[in-house]
Amino acid sequence: MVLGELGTALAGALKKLGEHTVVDEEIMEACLKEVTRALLQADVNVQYVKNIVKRVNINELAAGLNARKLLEKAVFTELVNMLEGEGAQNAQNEGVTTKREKYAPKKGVPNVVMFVGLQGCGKTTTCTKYAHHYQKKGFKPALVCADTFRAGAFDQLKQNATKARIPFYGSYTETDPAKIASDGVERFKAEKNDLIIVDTSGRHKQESALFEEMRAVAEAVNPDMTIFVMDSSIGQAASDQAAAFKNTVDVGSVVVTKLDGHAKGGGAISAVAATRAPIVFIGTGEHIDEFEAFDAKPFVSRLLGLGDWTGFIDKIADVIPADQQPELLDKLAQGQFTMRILYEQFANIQKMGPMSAVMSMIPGFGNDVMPKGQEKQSQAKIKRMMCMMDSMTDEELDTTSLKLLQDPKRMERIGRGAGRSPMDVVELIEEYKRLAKMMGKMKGLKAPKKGGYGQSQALNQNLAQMAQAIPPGMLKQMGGMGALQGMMKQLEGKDMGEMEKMMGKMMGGGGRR
Ligand SMILES: Nc1nc2c(ncn2[C@@H]2O[C@H](COP(=O)(O)OP(=O)(O)OP(=O)(O)O)[C@@H](O)[C@H]2O)c(=O)[nH]1
Repeated sequence: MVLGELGTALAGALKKLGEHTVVDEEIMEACLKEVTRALLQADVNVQYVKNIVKRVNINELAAGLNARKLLEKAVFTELVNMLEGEGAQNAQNEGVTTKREKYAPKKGVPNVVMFVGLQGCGKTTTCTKYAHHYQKKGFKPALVCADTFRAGAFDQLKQNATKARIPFYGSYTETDPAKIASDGVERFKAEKNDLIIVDTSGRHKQESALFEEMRAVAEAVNPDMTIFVMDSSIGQAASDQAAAFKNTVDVGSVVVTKLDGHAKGGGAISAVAATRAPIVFIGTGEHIDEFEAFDAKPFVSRLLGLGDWTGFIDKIADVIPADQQPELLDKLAQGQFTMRILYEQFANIQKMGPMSAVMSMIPGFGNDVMPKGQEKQSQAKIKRMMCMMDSMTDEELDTTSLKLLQDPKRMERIGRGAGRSPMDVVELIEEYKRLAKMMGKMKGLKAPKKGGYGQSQALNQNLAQMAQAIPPGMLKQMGGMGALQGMMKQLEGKDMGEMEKMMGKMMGGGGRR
């Protein structure tokens, strides 16, 4: 069962519970059984599962508490405890219970980060994903390939690095990994790169040669952080592997990969949590963007289909340059939704990475709303439309006049320029019309100026208007007005501009399905 399926199973069991007007002990027991089965199938340690069952006090139901909320809270709390390492003592009979701070590189100083792990765990892929993640945050990363064990490792790193436009260092002739590592690190320090990532060799299994090599490379480059990369498919066995690596080099962080496709994801994450080495990122696919910072609460929230607004908003803030935000806001407030804006939003959506990952952050949008299969089609459709917009003139891009856009001669020319049929242009214009209509409902939305009146007050004033702008089906899926209000709360302290863009994204999201 992949982790997404675990989430769907848990959310399904909780939803079923919510359908009963009166929940008695029998119904609750049946639901608990379903939850337990789903967790055990995902290889979650049986002790944690028992704790969840213990936490649910069926007597509280008699006090009139909402059964779904009760169980939801118990599952949420126990899963978060499990992932944050609390309760590890119970589950693994280990003595340590203090939390460790998560490592994050600091800007402006050379941070050296070494990656270790078994062969095929996804180390090289993860190095590039890690570099790309921090590149987007303004770091100047560089990659060093100190893997002299696997033929082709340097070529793979070179290929990944080139694609992501990240400088790299390696050698086809030098056989000493420690020498390559120290030469590479020195070079990038001199070139003022502030995040120097060292990829080391892997082996099929934990063996002394691998550990010796890891120690030698660590000695040569003196890393600020050593990250252990682990394939989630090994499930609970992850505990022994993480411990073995931790005992050899000073592993300070863990990245768990391939959480998109393996039955034992839950087990792997819980087992690593029990070793007290913080999970900093998770890999959720082969693509460079399929990589997420790991934080227990939002992770569990998404797993249970409760969404993660904060992650969603951060993701949007990540891709929309701050200087574009006020301008876009002004245009939307004036009702000026043009093809150019649509184009820019499509480009932003593409930068956000896989749509299913983004959608899962929206409360109520499980994996079922944007199935993996459809994602490719949606992305292809966006590309097709952007391609047609590329053959539009400035006048066409900046107009709000449908008359101008629907001029048959223009439509034919646009289609021809992009190698598409006039029908495809019609489809683009229909999509634009649909979105422009929705955006029209955002017209006049109040954006509080900094130092102006209370932000949350303004947000509440806009609530009804926003609810109107969201297609009814989508609002229901989001959890209705209550969920919108909850979102408002989370947004306090955030910029109003982000909020509006988020709404725009959601509408765009609806249009691509
Ligand atoms: N589905 C999925 N595949 C992944 C993920 N991360 C890496 N992979 C794939 O796993 C395979 C092995 O990844 P590599 O990065 O080559 O592994 P490695 O650990 O560097 O291997 P060595 O260099 O031999 O030690 C590749 O096909 C990757 O595309 C992930 O999060 N999800």
